[in-house]
Amino acid sequence: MGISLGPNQYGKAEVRLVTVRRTGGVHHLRDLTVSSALRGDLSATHLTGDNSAVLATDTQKNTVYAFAKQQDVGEIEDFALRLGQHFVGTQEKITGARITIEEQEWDRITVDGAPHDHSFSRSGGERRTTTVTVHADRAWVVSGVDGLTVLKSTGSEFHGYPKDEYTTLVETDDRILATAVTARWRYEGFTGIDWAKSHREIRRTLLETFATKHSLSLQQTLYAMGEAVLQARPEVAEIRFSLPNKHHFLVDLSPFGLENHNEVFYAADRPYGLIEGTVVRDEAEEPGPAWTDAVL
Ligand SMILES: O=c1[nH]c(=O)c2[nH]c(=O)[nH]c2[nH]1
Repeated sequence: MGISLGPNQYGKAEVRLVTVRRTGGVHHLRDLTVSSALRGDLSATHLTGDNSAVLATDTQKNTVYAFAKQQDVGEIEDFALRLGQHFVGTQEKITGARITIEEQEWDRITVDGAPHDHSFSRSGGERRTTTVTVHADRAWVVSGVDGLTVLKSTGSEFHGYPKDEYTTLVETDDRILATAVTARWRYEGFTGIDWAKSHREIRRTLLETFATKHSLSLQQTLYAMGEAVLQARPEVAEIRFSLPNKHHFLVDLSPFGLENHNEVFYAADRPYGLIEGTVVRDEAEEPGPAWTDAVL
């Protein structure tokens, strides 16, 4: 009976990093969660416990903090590239690194109409994300958003679906459509891209398309958002979505002798429809490992 070690990686997950940069009396806050995963010839530690190739996950964590001190973190994509290239470049047996970073935004608190120098409030549940995979001198960048929660109170219909003996859903030509967008897009190349602008413009395109596309299904809205991003952003090869359909059900007010003209809803939190899909540019280059192994 032959048994052997299959694919493996190891690293430190979810290193919580907060930095404060000062320009005069004004503080600038960054709030990141950084995960590293290293790959290479790690058979010795698995088979015999020989750790000579194992850069400790504790050291990986320390590297995140030291790098944050030595150079301004900058865009999360650049920080992830620096970390990944460092691990691959300095550890002989480490041939690949995957760095995932989530960024939580903080808003400056307004006091007497003016932005405060050093006090912040957490802005919503939305996070900006990136996963950078480094292999030798190549790199693949997949960035995205998590928890971009949106709702439109009209401009959404759902009808024409099959009816069988278990169907109770009533067709509608006017409903609330709500979702929390998780999107991941992969970039062509990893140099010369303005990460901040790309993220800002993709986010804007997602929101504008959600708002303006008259929806006959969340699936149609998914495709429209992906198509709009690919049309607007040549640096993006492909975009993947996971969209929970946050159902808003009309409350039956007839027991109280009241009519409900799309005014009173019950916002159900589960179960939810889960609509997932990818929109791809036909001529896009082949996806790298950052995409094919990616977890959404
Ligand atoms: O946009 C929708 N897509 C579905 O597939 C679906 N299924 C469902 O019950 N409601 C909806 N809405």
